[in-house]
Amino acid sequence: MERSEKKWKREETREKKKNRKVDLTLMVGNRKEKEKEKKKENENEEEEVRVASPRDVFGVPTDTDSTGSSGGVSPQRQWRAMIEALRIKSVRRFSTIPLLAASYEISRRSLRNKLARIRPANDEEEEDEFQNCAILIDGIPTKPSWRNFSYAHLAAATENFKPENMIGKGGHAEVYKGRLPDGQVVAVKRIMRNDKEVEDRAGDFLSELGIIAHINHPNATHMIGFGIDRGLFFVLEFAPHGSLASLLFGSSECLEWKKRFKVAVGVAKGLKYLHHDCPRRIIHRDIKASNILLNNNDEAEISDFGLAKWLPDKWAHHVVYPIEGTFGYLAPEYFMHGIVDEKTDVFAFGVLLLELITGRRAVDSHSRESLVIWAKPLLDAKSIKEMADPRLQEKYDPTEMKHAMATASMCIHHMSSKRPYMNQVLQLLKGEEVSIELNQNSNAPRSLLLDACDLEDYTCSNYLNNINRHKQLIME
Ligand SMILES: Nc1ncnc2c1ncn2[C@@H]1O[C@H](COP(=O)(O)OP(=O)(O)OP(=O)(O)O)[C@@H](O)[C@H]1O
Repeated sequence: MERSEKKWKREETREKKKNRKVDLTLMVGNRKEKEKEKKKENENEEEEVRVASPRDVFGVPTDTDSTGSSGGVSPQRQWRAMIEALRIKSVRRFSTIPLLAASYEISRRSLRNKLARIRPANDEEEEDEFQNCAILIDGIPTKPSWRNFSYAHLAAATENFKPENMIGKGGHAEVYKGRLPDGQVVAVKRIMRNDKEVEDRAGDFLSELGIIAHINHPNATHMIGFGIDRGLFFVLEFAPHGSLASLLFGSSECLEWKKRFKVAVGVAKGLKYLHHDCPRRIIHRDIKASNILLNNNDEAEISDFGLAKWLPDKWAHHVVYPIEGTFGYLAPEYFMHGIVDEKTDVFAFGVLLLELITGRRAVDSHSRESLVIWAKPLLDAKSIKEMADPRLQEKYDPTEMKHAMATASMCIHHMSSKRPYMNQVLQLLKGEEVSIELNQNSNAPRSLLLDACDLEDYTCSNYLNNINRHKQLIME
């Protein structure tokens, strides 16, 4: 125990030293320039990020609103501030990982290239020119499809953000149903002002934009465009059935088992894509029922990439602080030590499976009891009848239910190395056998920190103590 703690400390110190080096190499070159810019920006500091268009910086034609207003602040400066914010934010976000500089540069360059070729909304005369202009995403020529919406267009689509059109609200955003002039129904996600600095908000926005734009899978949300004029907006494909949380917990109708199992398989496919098949490995970090949307065909779509992180192949994990996410879905190594890798999402997926099986929330709203704690003994005893949602009235396929329970049980294992990867989860849901012993990513070196976590005498009961301790901290 003592030895493993020493190992962690040694590794943490080593990582901190490396990060300091990375930060310095990135910062020093531009320090003087940045100081000058900062001075100028402070003179014009605004509460809201108002950006007219990227034309001047990136040579993209403008889609101005009827007022053409940019709040009197030069669009060049605003764009520079946003890109700069992304840079600073990226350094901060990924600063615990040595390869940061390279990966950050790649994402920033590709984001800038993508932004430079965005098709302006409603700008039909420009259409031909943009149709001929292919962008390279990971070396593959791709037809640009995002649209840059002006505030006027978004206000028109949502009837001036009419309260009746609000379809959802999370911790960071309000989401409105809207209709574009061509009749397409969309979801407009408006990032709310919160206690964050304006440049942090812009950095978070660009980070989320960079990740959503990278993703292309039927089980992940699809972005139509964005808005950076008088606020920060994502324009997303509208999911007509809303979130899994509203269907499972907020409706008097019982969500039938067939649909629940389809959602489970859909989310598993989406996560497998993010972890294994996407050009870059992405960890979502906030898998939960309110972030799973259901489209026209009741197909699940993973949404809300606000906390998502890139994880380069050669890195075993990130160590992050502060711990963000949703209580009830957090893996023990994450909430205890800030360790983030694929298994963080696998744990959250296990909790989501438990919600689908039982119809109970990850944390009971009255007793505040954790679903994981409630379910563990029943999973061990394989008590299907006691676990299954009573509202289903035993109308479920017993084989699927058995596979779902077995999969959930493995996903919520307190030791991350004993949890399956998402490609194995898909096999488990089909009832196939999977070997979980020493389950680790063969490309990434296993880190001392994770080894130490697993070496720790981490029994199920001290896991339960930890989760309870965490619960108390949250509720204090
Ligand atoms: N494309 C969409 N179609 C339909 N409804 C949506 C869509 N996107 C979001 N919503 C609704 O809005 C809610 C809030 O959205 P979202 O989770 O993206 O906001 P957030 O502030 O980032 O949330 P969080 O608190 O998890 O950070 C969702 O739970 C869902 O009900």
